[in-house]
Amino acid sequence: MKIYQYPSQAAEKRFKSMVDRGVSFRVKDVKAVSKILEDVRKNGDQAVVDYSNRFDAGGMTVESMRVTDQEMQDALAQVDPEFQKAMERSHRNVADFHRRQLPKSWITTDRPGTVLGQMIRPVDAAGVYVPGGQGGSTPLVSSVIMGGVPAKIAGVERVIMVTPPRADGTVHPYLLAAARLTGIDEIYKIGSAWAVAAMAFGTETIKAVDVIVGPGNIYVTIAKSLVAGTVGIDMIAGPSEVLVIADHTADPDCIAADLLSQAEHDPMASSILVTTKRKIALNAKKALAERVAKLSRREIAEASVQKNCVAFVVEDLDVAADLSNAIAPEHLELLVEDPFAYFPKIKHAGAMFLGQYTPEPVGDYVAGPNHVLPTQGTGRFSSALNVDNFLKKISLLHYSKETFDAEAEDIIRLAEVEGLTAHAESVKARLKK
Ligand SMILES: NC(=O)c1ccc[n+]([C@@H]2O[C@H](COP(=O)([O-])OP(=O)(O)OC[C@H]3O[C@@H](n4cnc5c(N)ncnc54)[C@H](O)[C@@H]3O)[C@@H](O)[C@H]2O)c1
Ligand SMILES: N[C@H](CO)Cc1c[nH]c[nH+]1
Ligand SMILES: [Zn+2]
Repeated sequence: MKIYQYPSQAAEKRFKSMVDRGVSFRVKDVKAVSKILEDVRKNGDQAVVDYSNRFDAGGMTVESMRVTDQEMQDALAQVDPEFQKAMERSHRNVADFHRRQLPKSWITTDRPGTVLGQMIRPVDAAGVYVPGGQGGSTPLVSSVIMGGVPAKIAGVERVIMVTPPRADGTVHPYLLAAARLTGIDEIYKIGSAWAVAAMAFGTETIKAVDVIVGPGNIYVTIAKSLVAGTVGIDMIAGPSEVLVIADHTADPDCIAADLLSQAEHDPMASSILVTTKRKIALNAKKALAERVAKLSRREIAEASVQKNCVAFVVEDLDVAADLSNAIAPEHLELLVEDPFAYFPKIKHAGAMFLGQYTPEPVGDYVAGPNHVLPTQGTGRFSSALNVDNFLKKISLLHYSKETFDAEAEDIIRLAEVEGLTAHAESVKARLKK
């Protein structure tokens, strides 16, 4: 972790490189993914199976793509009761939180002679992508809950899940148990761009969905961005990020632990410390070196720390808020004396974690808010995965004859200025009646 005094020329140069905008993909990857999408669109199930057999476990057939009831029963029999209990707490809290997000339909008759409103309706079908997790060794159980729960709370009737098979062709039993708990209706043992294509375009076996959510690797992310428009997507999610704002009250060892909690996700993950005390940065750096050596995903975390872990020592907490707002981090931890007095200064972040006992993993697993969050500065304009991703607002309009007559001239004038005489005629035709 490199420590910078901010402001300084070196710090500003480094900071600028961190807030440079733009999500970019390599042309070579975009071409490869486009080819996969076209292939699945044209050849359906067979293309999905062929790609799956080429890249993942072999031996998949069209008939074996879908997880059967027997496979589900076998998986449930392997679930540790303590794990089940933890998952149930997570599910309960995530469901409670997302239930509060539900918007209400509304109708108004305030303007005489009109009935106007907005009717909220869920999409018919949604697809949740669950990453393979290093060939199944790190099953992202929490991502099943985070993707599936808001869809079900929104009222989506058909929620499907896709995830790459492990080397033996199966799905990790804990992912299946999480899918059962979440109420997922269909599960397919397929991943990557071909799974996204199957969900977007539909195949004989996998009926198309309307919205696709969930994180994945670069091929999944490119595929989602290419099918956006054909279907709704939640976001283009990049590598994990955490920014910790720490004052004199923060514990450097906890800071180091929190920075590493995101660094272990991805070699490209970024972990940033902004502190008012140089000593805190120095001690956090020392703790980081000790802690990283003990991690199970040490190589990933080390690569991330090497490339994307920095500390800025600032004059006061106002400067810290300015830096954080410019970055709009996915996760923002406020390890300051009075986080409740401080948080109103924050304008942009995916999620804010307030105080010593709310480290980022609390939000990854049990608190309730969604852990699929905007990255790469997109928190400036977008939000966590939520029930709105699965809902549409249908406008409702009704005019009485009197109100129609009273406003007709204005409609005709506006239509004629736009050169749209058929629009004007549609109004004039009724004026005569
Ligand atoms: N932002 C978030 O909320 C969040 C959360 C969890 C994970 N993630 C990210 O999701 C990703 C998960 O990756 P993963 O590997 O665990 O699972 P994944 O399912 O996203 O990727 C594995 C799939 O990609 C396929 N693949 C491999 N090489 C390919 C190629 N050349 N062309 C096409 N497909 C190919 C594999 O065959 C497999 O099907 C990581 O980058 C992680 O950082 C993000
Ligand atoms: N922190 C990740 C999102 O950036 C989500 C996750 C899943 N499991 C653990 N963490
Ligand atoms: Zn995490």
